[in-house]
Amino acid sequence: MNLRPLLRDLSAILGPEHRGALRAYLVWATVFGGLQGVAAALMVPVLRGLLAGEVGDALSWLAVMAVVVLATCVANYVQAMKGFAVAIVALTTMHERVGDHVSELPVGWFTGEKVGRLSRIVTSGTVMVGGLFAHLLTPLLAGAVTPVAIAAVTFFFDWRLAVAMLVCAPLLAWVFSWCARLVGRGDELSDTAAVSAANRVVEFARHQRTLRAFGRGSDGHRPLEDAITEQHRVGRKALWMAVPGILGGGLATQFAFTVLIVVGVLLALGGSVDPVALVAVLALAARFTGPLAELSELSGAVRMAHNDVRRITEVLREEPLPEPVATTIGERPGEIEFDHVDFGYDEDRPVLRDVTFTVPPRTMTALVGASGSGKTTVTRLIARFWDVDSGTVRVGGTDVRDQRTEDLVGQIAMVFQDVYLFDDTLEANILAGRPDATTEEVRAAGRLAGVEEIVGRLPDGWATRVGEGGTSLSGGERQRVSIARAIVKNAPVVLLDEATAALDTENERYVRAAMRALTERSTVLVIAHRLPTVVAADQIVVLDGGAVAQVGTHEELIVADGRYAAFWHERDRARGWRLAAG
Ligand SMILES: Nc1ncnc2c1ncn2[C@@H]1O[C@H](COP(=O)(O)OP(=O)(O)OP(=O)(O)O)[C@@H](O)[C@H]1O
Repeated sequence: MNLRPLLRDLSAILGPEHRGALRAYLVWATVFGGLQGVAAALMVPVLRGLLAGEVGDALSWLAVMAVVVLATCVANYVQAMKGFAVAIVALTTMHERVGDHVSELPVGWFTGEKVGRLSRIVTSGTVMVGGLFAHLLTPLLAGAVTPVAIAAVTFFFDWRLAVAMLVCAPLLAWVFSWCARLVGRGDELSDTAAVSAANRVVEFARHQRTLRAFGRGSDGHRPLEDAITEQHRVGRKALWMAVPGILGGGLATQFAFTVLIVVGVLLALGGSVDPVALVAVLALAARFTGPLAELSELSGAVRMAHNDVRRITEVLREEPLPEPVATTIGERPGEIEFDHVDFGYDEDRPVLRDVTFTVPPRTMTALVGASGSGKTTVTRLIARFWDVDSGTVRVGGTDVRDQRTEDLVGQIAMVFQDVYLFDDTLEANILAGRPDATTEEVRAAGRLAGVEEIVGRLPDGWATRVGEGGTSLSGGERQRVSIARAIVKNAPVVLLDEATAALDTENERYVRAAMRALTERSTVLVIAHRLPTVVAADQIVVLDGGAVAQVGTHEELIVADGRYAAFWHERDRARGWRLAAG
């Protein structure tokens, strides 16, 4: 079994600073395996001396054996301690390394499948890496090195037996590797099914409200049932694949043992080994195949562990968005500029085509267009959730790719439609916009966005917890908190996805006032769904099929008899456009 890929992956997980410790552990585990083999092989002269009645000779060999056994114990202790230390390092640094790495990956990486896998590797994967050092690697190395050492020492006592041992080795290696491959393939299959089932469980739990609204809360959720059935099917298949793997290793070891005994007996019958030595040889054959039997049992488990390790390193090898060493400071704070931007989430499906427009500082631009025309995508490119395929997106006069992530997001406040609030107090949720804001600033933002009015109604006031995702607030109230968060951030650029759902008059009033306040000090790009917002905008950008169809003010666009005017005149009958009057 080739251990090199596993060791390479483990080394990647530990990082360059701990590679020396891994190497030291491996050296000591190998030394331990070698000494164990030498100690076992020394049994031959000891037994031969004893059985032949040459006590003095036997005692001398016994003394040598005692020294080697002592050295074996020391090596075992050192390798165990080094393995333990490396396991601790792996456990403590792995979460950090994976966490730091994924935080630099493009947002597009976080698909449902990847998130499910990520959660699996940081839970069961971490435990497995710890266990790998504790229970698998040492017996595996010893299982491989000990028989080799036994064979090497046997050369000094009987070269024919040593040759028989060495002939068995490649056969055993091939069988073990075949068995491990079978077990590993089964494990890969069941892992994919397990990730899919775990994703469906999360979906089932998360979207209970929607499912119940359609009467599917208690009588099951078809995709979940299918995923669980598939997981059971694949689990059974993996088990059947593992059976020949497990049996094959054991059989091969027994075969090697039989070969050694037959060779020993033939040598004794031929008179080249005396019957006394034969007893020692048989004992050695048992010692030779013992570690191999263990190796065969472990090879499948190691392959499964390697699958887990590989999944972790695959995440660590994902390319992060390239970051500049330092941010180039732009000369036009607050300005947003799209310069001939082409972009698609998938290579073969363009979403934005040659998009060019500028949002001057401290003005409000309304982005309008049919569903799927690319409005949300425009805002995602400004925050550099993805990189453009060609062209340039500039914020503050500088290409977003020439700005460090923290500098770029520091300039931008985002208000999404599906507002997510943390399971914390109202005050803490607003403070999340700028953790060093003062209480007065939080309260002032809350007043402007209408959060103060919510606070007045709640028994615990500002200290009221909002529940996971903000579920104890209404949709309109959540949006008010999220706007307050953006106000307190005081960012030069605000990206706002206006609510499509009708807000009650009170929510509407607060949202409008807050938007006015935001426009006074920031550049606001709003995905507009409401006519008052569009009419009040300094500029309207009309997107059509991913391209800019028109740019202008409401009056200009009404006069220019184009896409916007057509919508305006036919808005009651328009289907794709989501502008709602009032
Ligand atoms: N993460 C994604 N991966 C692949 N394709 C996507 C992704 N997000 C959006 N798209 C596709 O990109 C196109 C533009 O989507 P976008 O969300 O930008 O449109 P939109 O104008 O904001 O639509 P809506 O008003 O319905 O929100 C759509 O065809 C959509 O299916």
